[in-house]
This record gives sequence, C-alpha cells and structure tokens, in this order.
Amino acid sequence: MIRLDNVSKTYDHTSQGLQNITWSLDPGAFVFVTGTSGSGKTTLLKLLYGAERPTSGSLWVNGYAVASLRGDPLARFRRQLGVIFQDYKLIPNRTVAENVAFVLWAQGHDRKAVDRRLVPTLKLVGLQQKADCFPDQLSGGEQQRVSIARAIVSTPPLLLADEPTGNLDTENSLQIMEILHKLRDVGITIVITTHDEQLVNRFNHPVLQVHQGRLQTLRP
Ligand SMILES: Nc1ncnc2c1ncn2[C@@H]1O[C@H](COP(=O)(O)OP(=O)(O)OP(=O)(O)O)[C@@H](O)[C@H]1O
Repeated sequence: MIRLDNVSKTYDHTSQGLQNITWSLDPGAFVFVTGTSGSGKTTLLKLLYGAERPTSGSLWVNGYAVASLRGDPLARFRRQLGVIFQDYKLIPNRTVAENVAFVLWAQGHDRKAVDRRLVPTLKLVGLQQKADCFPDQLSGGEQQRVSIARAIVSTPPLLLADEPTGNLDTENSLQIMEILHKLRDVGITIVITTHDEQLVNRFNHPVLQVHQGRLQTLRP
C-alpha cells in the first residue's frame, strides 16, 4: 500500500525535516506514527497524499508514484484516499449530510448513489440523528466523526489520520478508535499519527516513531 525509498524532505536549511526514510506498509495494516511536536509526522502524511513533494527519494502509495503526480492525476489519486485532518476542515455553512456527501457529488454520483452510501456511513460513525445539523451545533467529538465519515464515504483503500483524537477526551478518543477498528475490519489500511502515549499503549498495533528525521520501529 505504501513504499518509501530513501525519502528526504527539508523545508529549508534551518529545519531538520525527514531524512532518508525507507519504509513499506502492507495492505490491511493498522499503524501508529508517534513523535514529538515538530518531529515531522504531518510532513510524512503530506508526502503520502501528495500535499508535499520529497526533496529526494521516491514514494508509491496504492500503486501511484506520488511525487510525479500533478494536476488532474494528482486530484484523482487524492480522491482515492481518505484523509482526516487535525482541524477537521468541515464546511461551516453545510449540514453534516452535505459535508459528507460533498465528496460523492464531486465524484459525479447521482442522488440515489449518494444516499446509498451516505446513510450507512453516518450510521457507522453514529451521526444519523445529526445529519441536518451544522458543524457549530456539534461537539468536538461529533465534528471529528463527521470528518471521518467524509474521509471514508467513498471507501478508500487507505486512510491517513492526523492526530484524529488530538482534541478529544478519553471517551471520545476511544469512540474514534472503535470506528477506526471497524474500518480496519473491512480491509482499509490505516495510518494514525498521534502523540498520545496512553492511546498507543492501550492498543497493540505496530508503532513507528519519527525521531531526529528518521522513522524508527518502536513496536513491530
Ligand atoms: N510549510 C512549511 N514550511 C517550512 N517549515 C515547515 C512547513 N511545514 C512544517 N515545517 C517544519 O517541519 C517540521 C515538522 O513539522 P510537522 O508539522 O510535520 O511536525 P509534527 O510532528 O506533525 O508536529 P505536531 O505534532 O506539532 O503536529 C517542523 O520543524 C516545522 O516547523
């Protein structure tokens, strides 16, 4: 699902960035990526979904040589991935249902096809009762669940989640983890960045750590 060959990324000569990362991840895996603030976790995810290009090295995601994609092919590649952002990035003046359905409309699905996917997705994240609410009428945990629904409504093979529990209390974090496990159970490959040690220790998933520009295995 993911392969990095000697990938480095530096933004400028003052920051350390990522250095010579070689890594591969099989389909169906569920991994945590940890590291202190500023270590490069978000940068790693950005490289994976093509929002940043490596300074050197090559990477493939779901069979695509991501670094060489531009324009329409890059947009098509991104539509095949699920990405959960740290700050949710919901559209404020659209309802929950519209925020989630937006992806499907953009892909050209008709109303029937949208409804067929939307309803079970909202159910999966426990938001069927909140479909007509606006983001500012929701709690933080609910907003994060909308962002998960949006990321998975088109059943991507790979889900990249940047600190998906970062702003949530323990109960909400565990709810999010439960949803992510359900997605893993239907075969979606999942990469989660987090600096929440308690969360990492609660589950027995492989753990990678970004440290001094390198990617190390903390738990295989
Ligand atoms: N667009 C950018 N331009 C210049 N430097 C950047 C840019 N984005 C990130 N950096 C720098 O790259 C380093 C890694 O940042 P990154 O956001 O990947 O860290 P992180 O591990 O995700 O941190 P956090 O846990 O705080 O979100 C930091 O030193 C940051 O200042």
